[in-house]
Parts: sequence; C-alpha cells; structure tokens
Amino acid sequence: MSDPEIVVSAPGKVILFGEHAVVYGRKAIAASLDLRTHLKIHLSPDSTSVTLELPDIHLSRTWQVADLAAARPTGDADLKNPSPPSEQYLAALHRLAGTDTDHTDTRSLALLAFLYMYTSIHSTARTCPAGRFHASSQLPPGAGLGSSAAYCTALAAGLLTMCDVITRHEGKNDGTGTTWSKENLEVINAWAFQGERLIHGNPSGIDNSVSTFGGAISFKSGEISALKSVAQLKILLVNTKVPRSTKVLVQGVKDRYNRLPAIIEPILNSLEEISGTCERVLQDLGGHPVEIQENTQEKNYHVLEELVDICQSLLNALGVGHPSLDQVSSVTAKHGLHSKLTGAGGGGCALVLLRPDTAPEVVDNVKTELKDCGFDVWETSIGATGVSQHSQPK
Ligand SMILES: Nc1ncnc2c1ncn2[C@@H]1O[C@H](COP(=O)(O)OP(=O)(O)O)[C@@H](O)[C@H]1O
Ligand SMILES: C[C@@](O)(CCOP(=O)(O)O)CC(=O)O
Ligand SMILES: [Mg+2]
Repeated sequence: MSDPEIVVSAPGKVILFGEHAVVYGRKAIAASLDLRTHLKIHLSPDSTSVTLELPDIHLSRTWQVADLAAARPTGDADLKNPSPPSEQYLAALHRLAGTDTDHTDTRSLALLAFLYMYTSIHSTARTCPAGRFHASSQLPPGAGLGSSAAYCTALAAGLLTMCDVITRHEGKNDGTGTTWSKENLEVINAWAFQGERLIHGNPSGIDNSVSTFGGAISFKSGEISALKSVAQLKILLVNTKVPRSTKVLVQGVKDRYNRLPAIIEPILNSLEEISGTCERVLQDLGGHPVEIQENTQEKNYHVLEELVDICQSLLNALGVGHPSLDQVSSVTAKHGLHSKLTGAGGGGCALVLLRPDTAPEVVDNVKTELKDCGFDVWETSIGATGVSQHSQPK
C-alpha cells in the first residue's frame, strides 16, 4: 500500500468551439484552465470506515469498509482498461449512495462516481483501505468549465496511485507537482471517462482528456492532437451563475436530434467546420514572421470573431442557449467584442474573445458592465498542466 497521504490535482477546461457537436463525433477545440480540483487522501489503517467530503457541493458521507467491499464486482477486472458497471453493480452503487437509477440531481452523482472508482479499483485487492477523501475545487461546479471531469480525473489519479495500479513520480511537470508516464496518464483518462459517464450520461471524453493531459487540444471521436498555438489567445470568462446540468442539456440536444435529424445534422457539420477553421486560423496566426504579423492578425482575428458569433447562433439552434448568455453577447457586442457560451450552455459560462490589441479601457469597461449584470468576470490563462501529484497537501 502507498503513502498514508496522497494529494493530486486536475484542471478544468474551456471549450473554444465544438461543444455538443463533439458528442456526435465532430471535432472540438479545448484548453485546460488554471483552476484546479484537489483531492486529498488520508489513509487510516486503524479505522473501519471511509469518509468522502465534498464541501463545494455540501455533501459528506461515511460508509463502512465492509459494505463497500461487499459491493465490489466479482470476476476478473482489467484495471488498466475499465468498463462500465453492469446494471446489477450500478444498482448496488446507487443503494450505497442513497440515490436511485433515474436520478436527475447531478450533485449526488458525485457520490456514485467515487463509489464506482473506489470499489472497482479495489476489486482485485484483498482488502479495501479505510480513510478520508476530501475533494475541493477552484472551479464553479456545474458552470461549463469541466468541474465534473476535473473531479473524476483527480479521483482516478488518487485512487489508482493509492492502490499502486500506476507508478508515481515518473516525470516532473512545471514544478508544481509530478506527473505520470503517458501510458499511466491513459489509464487515468480511461477511468476518469467512466466516472464522467456516471455524471454526464453520454460524455464525448474531451473534458477528461484535457484535464488529464493539460494544454490545448483538438479532439474528435477520442483522437487527441496537441494544439500549441491556442495558448496565445486572450479570453475573458463570464459566469452567469445560472445553474444547469450537463446531463440534462446533452439529453435535450439528443431529443431534438431524434425528432429532427435532417435539420440537426447540418448544424453539427457546421460546428465541426468551425472547429477546423479555427485550427487553421490559429496555425496561421502562429506561423508568420513579425513584419507581416499585423496584417494577418487583423484578418485572422476577424475570422475568429465571426466563428464565435456563428457558433453561438448554432448552439442557440440546438436549444442550449439562455437569456443570461444572450445578455452577455449583447453587452460585449456594445464594446465591439464577441462572445459565445462555453461547455454545455443553458446558463453557466461564456467566453469573450479579446484581440492582442484590445485596449485595457475596453476590457475594464466590459468587465464593469458584466459585473453590474450580476455576473462573475475574469481574464484567464489557458494551457495549464494536466493531472499532477503534489508532495505537500495544498
Ligand atoms: N468540487 C466538486 N465536488 C464534488 N462534485 C463535483 C465537484 N465539481 C463537480 N462535481 C460533480 O460534477 C457535477 C457538475 O458537472 P456538470 O453538470 O458536468 O458541470 P461542469 O462539468 O460543467 O461543471 C456536480 O453536480 C457534481 O456531481
Ligand atoms: C456539452 C459537452 O460537449 C461539454 C460539456 O462540458 P461541461 O460539463 O458543461 O463543462 C458534452 C461533452 O463533450 O461530453
Ligand atoms: Mg461536466
């Protein structure tokens, strides 16, 4: 067994283009955020219970280790290649969580994701460890910044490390912690995806991939490509604070798709084309010598701004807009800036694209006006390190 104290963290993400379409196998572009979820594990060999503390969603639960051990799946589990729980196993997890299988309160699905990972990752172990598991986040939960994926990625990294399924300290990252080999990061990502399935229903896998690997990526049907040039973008994030659930919004798009497939398909194709165009523009922005940069910059930012506007309209057509997001768009437009929802929509967060030469007064004025609407606004840096292990509890 591992150290009695383990601290890991995983970042949230911002989707630039392609949310929802990515669930249907279309390309999307996303980057990690400098806001993280930390998981602290404190093992107590003399105790007989497991406590999960989730202060951000006001949940804390304690189970007897014997009850968790009894819920473990039988048969040989492939710990490096997890599969979804069977119906019977899922029902046992719901009983432990005190939820039911038709649960729509996504908050308590966080319990289910923990119980699934804890019991499955220990399915081949002789005993299950007792202790305290404490997850807290700098990310607003349920706002489109991938808090569910950061939570699942941190859980996967912490639990897999605790059981020595993955080996620790294989590489240094940016000095704030250590990371794992690519092979082990893939194992973390696979478990995080299974956790996301329990919270989201039908995730594309983009959020857990960004949270695991960090940086900026283009993502299509599970294929990940690194995109260095995204980090140069300056964006403002606006949290409308309107609560929403990704699971409900993804299901809403599915219902609309099932009713009107011939209408929704071309919208998904357009959204994919937007991601492809963005990728090309970003490459172009990064690839010119300084003397001709100004001209190409002007042209390329104009295209990016058009993409932001078209994307926002198409997402509205999918039914994932919200009056609060329309308000963000009209306030930013007054100041000559362009914004779109990010993540699942229905409230939550929007991003505002800034140009390299956007005047600081314009940024200040738009921030003030958005704050006056009751929204939270901050300038963010993108491309943070992926899942990490910390030697000191944070
Ligand atoms: N810090 C956290 N602690 C516990 N659960 C969390 C935390 N952050 C997110 N979650 C889980 O993720 C859910 C929100 O996920 P979701 O609706 O996908 O929104 P998003 O991923 O955009 O924040 C919460 O209801 C909860 O189940
Ligand atoms: C809408 C979607 O594309 C992104 C959801 O992100 P978030 O949970 O709202 O942060 C769903 C997905 O990709 O699984
Ligand atoms: Mg989510």
